[in-house]
Amino acid sequence: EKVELTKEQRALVKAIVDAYNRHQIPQDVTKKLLQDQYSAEENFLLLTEMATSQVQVLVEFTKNIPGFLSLDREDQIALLKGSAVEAMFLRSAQVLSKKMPNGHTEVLEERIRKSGISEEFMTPMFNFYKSIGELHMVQEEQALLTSITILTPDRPYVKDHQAVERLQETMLDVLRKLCVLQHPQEPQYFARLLGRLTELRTLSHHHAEMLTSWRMNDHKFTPLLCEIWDVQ
Ligand SMILES: CC(C)c1onc(-c2c(Cl)cccc2Cl)c1COc1ccc2c(ccn2Cc2cccc(C(=O)O)c2)c1
Repeated sequence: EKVELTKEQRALVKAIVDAYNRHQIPQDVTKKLLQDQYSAEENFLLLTEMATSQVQVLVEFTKNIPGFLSLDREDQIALLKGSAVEAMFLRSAQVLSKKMPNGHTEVLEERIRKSGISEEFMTPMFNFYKSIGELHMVQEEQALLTSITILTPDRPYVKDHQAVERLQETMLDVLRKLCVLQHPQEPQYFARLLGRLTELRTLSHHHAEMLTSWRMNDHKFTPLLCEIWDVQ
């Protein structure tokens, strides 16, 4: 039967894509990627600044997900804390694979490779970046996949599981239809997208160990990152 989005679903996609495009890391932050020198210390500081900026962008985007602000306040915090790393891996993958302007991508990749992350985490991280790049997601799919990641009901400390599940299911229904419309020759495309969410969980576990090893080498994070990642 013919797959098409309802009026409500089209409005939902528009709201999410507008929010996704409106919230980008400011140019002055990304511009720094090209300027400063290349020591592991300098790279860590730059990435810390970008991560902090990315969290601020993420909070603004999340507030614009239809229905999010109607959730229980404490659940909103639990969802943000529980999904921040995954949303940032997704965002960094989307940014790195879409080839940022004037060589940012190579520089950014280089700085991540030389920021004190051990090889055992570097390989899965860049495999993930490659697998996201191969999907050639359109912005609707990127924005919806990020919303679905944020609206994961089984994060720690979420009380009203059902309310989050209802919101996530609404997003999943729209994404499934969009995938059929956008990739008619690839019936498995939607399943492939969801497979990336599983990979994100693994990366999130690796990230906890990355944080520990940075902290053991006496690296400092910003107050916002300490709060969202429960460190220090
Ligand atoms: C604290 C810091 C060292 C850190 O800890 N874990 C990670 C970390 C790492 Cl090392 C990888 C993935 C996720 C995290 Cl949290 C990081 C570095 O975090 C980031 C955060 C965002 C990143 C990057 C790289 C790219 N982006 C996204 C990006 C870049 C430029 C523009 C825009 C935009 O939205 O316009 C977005 C790194």
